[in-house]
Amino acid sequence: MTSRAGKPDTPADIQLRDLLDADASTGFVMVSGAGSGKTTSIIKALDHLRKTRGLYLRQRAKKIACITYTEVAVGEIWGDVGNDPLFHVSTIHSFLWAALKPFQADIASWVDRRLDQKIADTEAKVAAFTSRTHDKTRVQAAADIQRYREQKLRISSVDRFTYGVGSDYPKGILGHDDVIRLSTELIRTLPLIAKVVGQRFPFVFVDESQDTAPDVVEAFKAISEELGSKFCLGFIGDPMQKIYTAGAGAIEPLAGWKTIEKPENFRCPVAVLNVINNIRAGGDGLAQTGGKTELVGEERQPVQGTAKLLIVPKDDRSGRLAAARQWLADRHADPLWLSDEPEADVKVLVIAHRMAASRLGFGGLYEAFHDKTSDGLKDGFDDGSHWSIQPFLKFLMPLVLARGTGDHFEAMNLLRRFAPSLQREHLRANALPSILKELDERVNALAESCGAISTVPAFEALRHLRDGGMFQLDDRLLTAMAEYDPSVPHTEPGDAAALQKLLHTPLRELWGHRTYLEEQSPFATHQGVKGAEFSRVLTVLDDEEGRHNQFSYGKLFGITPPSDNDRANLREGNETTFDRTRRLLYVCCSRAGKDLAVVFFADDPAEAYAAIAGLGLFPAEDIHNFAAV
Ligand SMILES: Nc1ncnc2c1ncn2[C@@H]1O[C@H](COP(=O)(O)OP(=O)(O)OP(=O)(O)O)[C@@H](O)[C@H]1O
Repeated sequence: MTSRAGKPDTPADIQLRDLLDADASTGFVMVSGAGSGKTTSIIKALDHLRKTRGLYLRQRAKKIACITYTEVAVGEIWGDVGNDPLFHVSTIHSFLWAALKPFQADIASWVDRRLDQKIADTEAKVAAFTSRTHDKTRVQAAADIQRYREQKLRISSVDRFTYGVGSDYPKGILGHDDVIRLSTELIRTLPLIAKVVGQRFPFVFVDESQDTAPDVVEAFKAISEELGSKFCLGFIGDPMQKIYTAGAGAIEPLAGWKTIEKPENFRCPVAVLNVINNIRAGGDGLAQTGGKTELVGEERQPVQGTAKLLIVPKDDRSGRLAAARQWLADRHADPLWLSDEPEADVKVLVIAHRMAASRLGFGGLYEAFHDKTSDGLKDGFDDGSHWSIQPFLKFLMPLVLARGTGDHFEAMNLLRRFAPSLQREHLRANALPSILKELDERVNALAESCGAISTVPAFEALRHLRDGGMFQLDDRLLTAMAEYDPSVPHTEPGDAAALQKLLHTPLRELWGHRTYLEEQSPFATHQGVKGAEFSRVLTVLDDEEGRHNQFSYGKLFGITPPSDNDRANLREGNETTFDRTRRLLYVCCSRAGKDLAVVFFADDPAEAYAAIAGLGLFPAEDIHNFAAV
């Protein structure tokens, strides 16, 4: 175990250890704010269990599961626990698949039911067609039903289902969404499965629990209810940092569970801690204590830091942003505010990717995915997880890069991992050398035509992947490709149009998007910085840029009046725009380990200044109206 396990104990760590030592414990919910060291607490708990129960669990081939949100976090925790196989550290998808994959017969019958459901859903859609329904839509629906029926016949010959990027039932591949859907359903409806999973993983910790899907939370609770004190389940999270609409938020403890509070903040200096406590005061009111300290001589002293709120007019956004950075550099005598180099540790947090998108050359693609599309599509695009862009991000671009640098090993790895033509079932019937030769030619063609400045439409690249058996495309993408017509530009809004627009998009835009996602620019989005920490944080608040009616800083600051919908939500106790915006602001501001600047783009800076100053979020002397400077 690394130094994290050796960090000083907080009262929460001691409480958690006592709970883990008590054989009658069934579960806990740990609620703790930003920078409170949640990961440290988890590592300490894992370390404790290894010492107290490691031998017992190992002898019985049982594991302690630690589930977290991103692959990066998984890697960090793995490093901290020294890759000890006593632990199963993974994202939720990988965990659920690892737990469920032994139940192949149940999975096969779930897939069969799922296809029945798809047929029924499409038939219901057909029944609702009117005389205005396009012929193309009718033909597509009929083809879908036919395809599902054929798939139903073919799945009986699947030997084994596996977990892949996009579902392809006849080939036995289940995608992310299906893995979650099937595992939560099977755990909840089949007590035997719940029992076996819980017996194999008698301790399960779920980090970032606020963004875990409610179905997943319910599935884990079902295991807890089935096994009682033979299973210990812990949710560790912060409801104030819930970012995804589909997240569970605060987790309701089951009877007998303990709630553990962790009020310290180790990350933020005094000035920033005051601001985030003020923001949170309007939410659940949790106030954090402590703050970042540093050794001065022999003594640990609080770090003061800075927190500024700059109100700027909405005219020239890029120019204003540059001016704000210049002002901060001068004001704090800190030229690093102007640097885009990673070492400067400056992060510019933009509400939506729009500003970054136009700067990095993927404005068109960004618009396509944000033009009256569903939250799932927007969020999936914004964090790169959407099935429609995964073939590029996970496969095509890494492959082109690997070929470009002559890294044959990596190129082969990618092909082995993703190319259906190299999968075992396919190989039996075909000669490997000829497949490899064809793949090699196809990779060369990709490398030549699909590089970072390529104007080739995404459709052509996908067709190349599909026809060459290089990557298993999601069914929904294949359907969209069947409808693609290069001579018909799409301007209408919505999800279906977004897919068509994607197919028309030149690859260079997808490369721009990748630069952004890979954090190769100083920009990041508010949503994308969960869990991260930077010395200098510049948070841009721009309602217009966001165009996301889920968030409104104008409303949060009392400048824009609430809509009828907001009022209704408030009355009915539903989640409101205010709640969501407050949480986002909290997440962003709490990333700062040294200096924080919030830049608010205002229609009327004087009016905004008066409204914001009255809220008391920032000390009056730290609020600056740039229009008046
Ligand atoms: N017990 C501790 N004593 C001293 N420092 C600590 C302790 N626990 C964590 N820290 C430090 O506090 C900082 C924040 O920790 P960490 O990122 O784990 O917090 P977190 O709760 O996951 O934050 P967030 O919810 O904001 O993502 C890190 O720099 C970490 O090294």
